[in-house]
Amino acid sequence: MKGNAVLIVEDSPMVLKVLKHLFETKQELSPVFAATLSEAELYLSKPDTPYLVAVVDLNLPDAPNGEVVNKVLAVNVPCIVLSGSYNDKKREALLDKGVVDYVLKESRYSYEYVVKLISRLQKNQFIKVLVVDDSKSTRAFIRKTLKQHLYQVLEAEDGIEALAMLQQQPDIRLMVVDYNMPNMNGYELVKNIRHKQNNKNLIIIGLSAEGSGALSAKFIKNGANDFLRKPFYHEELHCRLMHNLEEMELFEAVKDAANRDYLTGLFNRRYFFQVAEKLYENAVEHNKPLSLAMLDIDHFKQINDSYGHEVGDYVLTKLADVLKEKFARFTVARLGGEEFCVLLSGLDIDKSQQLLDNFRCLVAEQKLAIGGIDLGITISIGVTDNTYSSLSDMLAIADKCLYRAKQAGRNLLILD
Ligand SMILES: Nc1nc2c(ncn2[C@@H]2O[C@H](COP(=O)(O)OP(=O)(O)OP(=O)(O)O)[C@@H](O)[C@H]2O)c(=O)[nH]1
Repeated sequence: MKGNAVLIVEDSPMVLKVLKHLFETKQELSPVFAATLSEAELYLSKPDTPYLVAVVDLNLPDAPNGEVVNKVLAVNVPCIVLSGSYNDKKREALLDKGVVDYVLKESRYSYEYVVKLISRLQKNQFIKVLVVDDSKSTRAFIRKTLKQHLYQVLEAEDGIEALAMLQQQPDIRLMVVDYNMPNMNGYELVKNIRHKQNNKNLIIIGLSAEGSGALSAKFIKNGANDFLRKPFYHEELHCRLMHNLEEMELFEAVKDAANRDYLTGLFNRRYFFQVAEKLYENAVEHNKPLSLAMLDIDHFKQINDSYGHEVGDYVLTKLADVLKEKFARFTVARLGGEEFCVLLSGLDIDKSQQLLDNFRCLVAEQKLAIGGIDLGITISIGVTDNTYSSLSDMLAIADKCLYRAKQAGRNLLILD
């Protein structure tokens, strides 16, 4: 992985000002700035900083003809070129040389595009792409093109090998699939992935040397997200990949938001049941330990009444943050109001009880500082590790234990 350092080589104070401002909104990136080629060379010579990308101006005081590009590419750092003037030939030559993109310094939007592209490159490092083509040279060309944009690249010679790789590595997010292959062609492969295996969480780009529009339609009808005809220009492949990835990420963000409680970011009740049912069935089938805990803040109404709803919300989010941290391996949800639930799978009850009771003590000891007030809260917990006849039954019993903890004076854990 290349980390998050970005080298900007630019001598124009105006451009620097805009870029610095834009990078302030991207805390996950760490930019360094050089105004000349010699300054940039100093940065690039430091072996301890693997730059994610360099953004370079073609016209520098000590390098007026784009010399900086070769220096950056020579040390295997992806390069985005900023240019004051547009030239088709120069652009094509630079892209062929291996730069990620050639961006014209036109307006604020150009710089926003550069920062967006850098974020894309950062994310690409975690994206596995499987290239399926029987031609070794085509695979090599696509691999090189994808590597320029920092994707993790895997290769398969035909559909059968591709299916085996998908089985072994279910985290493959993207496939570039040729049509004409022995054993299983691209079209059969797409059909197999979409219809037989019902795998929808994968972007598939179809490829073919054959010119018929009917073939691209066939690819798309059977579930490919997009289609390219060979030979294609590398930039076209990148545009299509980026477009499809952005769409998928947006869809995943919407899906994730629908599964989470808006205030705390924990899973909501509906999604909790979806996940928990699977864990429950697995535990029952394989006789694995499973415990379920219901947690509730004591006298929470008093906090709202004394300090207001905003403080109440703050307490809920703080408690949720500690829950997320302490039970990161487990399934945690806000079931509603001041009621939380933790499903601990694979842990025997002694350990679960210990973990939960430690958490109860931690909450009781911690003071939440809000606007000068040191606010202390306690929680009550009900737990069961008996799977009974359904997950709902487990929840009802844990809830009864919680009620008993409240009756017994609160700040307690009661085990079924
Ligand atoms: N601030 C805030 N309050 C909430 C939210 N959801 C529910 N509540 C409040 O949570 C309180 C729950 O109060 P009760 O059910 O009476 O329980 P309690 O005061 O915690 O008392 P015990 O559970 O018996 O210890 C109510 O005052 C609700 O208005 C929320 O999202 N934000």
